[in-house]
Amino acid sequence: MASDSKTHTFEEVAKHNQTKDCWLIVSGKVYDVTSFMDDHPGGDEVLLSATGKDATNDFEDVGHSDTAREMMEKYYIGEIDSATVPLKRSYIAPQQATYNQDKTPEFVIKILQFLVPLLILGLAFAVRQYTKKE
Ligand code: HEM
Repeated sequence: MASDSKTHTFEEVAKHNQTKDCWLIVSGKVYDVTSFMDDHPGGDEVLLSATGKDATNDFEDVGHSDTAREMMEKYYIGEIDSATVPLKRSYIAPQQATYNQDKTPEFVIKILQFLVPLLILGLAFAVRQYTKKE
């Protein structure tokens, strides 16, 4: 395991995403946790799922103990070049749809679909009343 404080690019770190070759980015630091995969109390799957991204939130969300934080030093292999880390995608709300003139016919059709049966019913009723008198 390399122990020199090297600066790694995100692309380079992201390549190490296997059980037998696993690197993590936590708080701007890069860790080679390959030798820790079998011993990690949270399992190797979670460590694998934390590769290829900034795993800081994942790591902090678990609420790791001070012991865990001390253990990390053992796996430290360098810093991450923060400029190479892709920005998190943030949700951008779609623009409120403005009133669309093209939708007017649709609205008219809906009204007609409701009114036409009523008109037929009214007509039938009127005819019936008329024929009754005769
Ligand atoms: C070098 C990095 C890491 C080290 C040295 C480490 C170490 C540890 C240790 C010692 C524990 C036992 C509980 C404690 O003392 O806090 C633990 C638990 C755990 N870790 Fe990590 N961990 C690392 C990274 C991660 C990452 C990136 C995740 C991603 C989510 C993770 C998820 C978990 C989970 C889910 C548990 C189990 C918590 C529980 O069941 O109570 N760990 N880890």
